[in-house]
Amino acid sequence: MSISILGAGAFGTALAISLAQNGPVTLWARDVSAMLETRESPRLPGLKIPDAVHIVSDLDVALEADTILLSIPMQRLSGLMDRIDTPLADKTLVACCKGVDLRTGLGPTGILQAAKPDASVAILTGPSFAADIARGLPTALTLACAVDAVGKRVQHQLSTPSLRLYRSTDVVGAELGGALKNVMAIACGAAIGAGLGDSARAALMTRGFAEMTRFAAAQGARPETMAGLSGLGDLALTCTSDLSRNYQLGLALGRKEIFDPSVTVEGAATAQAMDRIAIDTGLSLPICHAVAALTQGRVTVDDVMAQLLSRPLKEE
Ligand SMILES: NC(=O)C1=CN([C@@H]2O[C@H](COP(=O)(O)OP(=O)(O)OC[C@H]3O[C@@H](n4cnc5c(N)ncnc54)[C@H](OP(=O)(O)O)[C@@H]3O)[C@@H](O)[C@H]2O)C=CC1
Ligand SMILES: O=C(CO)COP(=O)(O)O
Repeated sequence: MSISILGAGAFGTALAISLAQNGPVTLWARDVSAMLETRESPRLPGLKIPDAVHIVSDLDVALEADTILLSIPMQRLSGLMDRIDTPLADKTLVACCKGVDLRTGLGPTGILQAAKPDASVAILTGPSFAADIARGLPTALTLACAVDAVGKRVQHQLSTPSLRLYRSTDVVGAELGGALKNVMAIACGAAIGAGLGDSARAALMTRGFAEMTRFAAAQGARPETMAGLSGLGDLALTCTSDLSRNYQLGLALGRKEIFDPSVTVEGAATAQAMDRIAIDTGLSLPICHAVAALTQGRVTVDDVMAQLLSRPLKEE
C-alpha cells in the first residue's frame, strides 16, 4: 500500500522522513525546486529528506497513492480539496491538521468527507513536534477512523519504530482535542508572557480542559478521548513548551511584542470559529471567546484575565 503526503511544511516533511524508514513515500508541495536541490524543507531546516522520499509538484502523481495524508494549515484545506477533481473513492484520506474551518465550522475530516464523500477518512493527531518526529525521537499519536478495519490498516501503515500510533473510532473527539488545545496554548502563553505566573497557567490548562471536554461531549465525543493523547496529551505539550507556535503567539501577545504573521498558528482562527459555534449553539466557551477577542486585537491580556476572573463563582 503506497503513501503520499500533501504539504511539505514542518509536519508533512517530518512524517515523510519518519515513514521513509518503512518504504518509499511521495511528498507533494506546490514548489519543490529548492527542496529537490537541498533535500530539506525550508519549514524544517537542518533535517535531511532521505532518498526514499519522492518529492513531487505534480498533484496527480501524489494522488495515485492508496493512503493520502493532508498536512497543510487547516484554513487552506478546503481550498486544496477544491483543486482535486480526481475521484478518490478507493483511497484513504488522513487529515494531519488541527483546527476548525472558519467558513464552515467543520473539522478536518468533515472538510475531506464533504469534498470526497466516497473516500475513507481518518485523522492523525496528538502530541508531537515535527522536529522530534523527524529526528526519530519517541512519539505517540492517535489515529482515529470511524471504520475500525480501515483504522487498523492505516495504524500499521503509519507506525514506525519511533512513531507509535494508538487507534480510536472517536473521530470527533480526536479532532476536537487537536483543534481546541491550540486555543488553550495561546491563552497559556499570554498568561506567562504577561507575567501572571505558573499557577495562572495551571488554572487555564485545567479550565481549558474542562471547556474542551464539555464542548466535545456536546458534539458526541467520548470523554476518554479527551483524556488521551489527542486531548490532554497535546494540551500538556502545547501549553508548556516554548517550541509551540501557538504558545509563542500567546507569549508575544502577553509581552505586547510583534509576532511574525507568516508562522502557522492554528489556534487563532479556531478560536474565532469556536466563538461563532458558541453563539450558534448557546454553549459557554469562555476561554475560546477570550482568545478570539485577544488574537483579533479587540482586548488586552489584562481585560481578558479580568473578564475570566469576574465570572460568577460556581461548582467545579
Ligand atoms: N509543526 C508541527 O510540529 C505539527 C503540526 N501539525 C499540524 O500540521 C498542519 C500543518 O502545519 P505545519 O506543517 O507545521 O505548517 P508549516 O507552516 O510548517 O507548513 C505549511 C505548509 O503548507 C503549505 N501550504 C499552505 N497553503 C497551501 C495550499 N493552499 N496548498 C498547498 N500547500 C499549502 C505551505 O506551502 P508553502 O510553503 O508553499 O506556502 C507549507 O509547506 C497544521 O494543522 C498543524 O497544526 C500537527 C502536529 C505537529
Ligand atoms: O500540534 C503541535 C504539537 O502537537 C504543534 O504545535 P504548534 O502548532 O503550536 O507548534
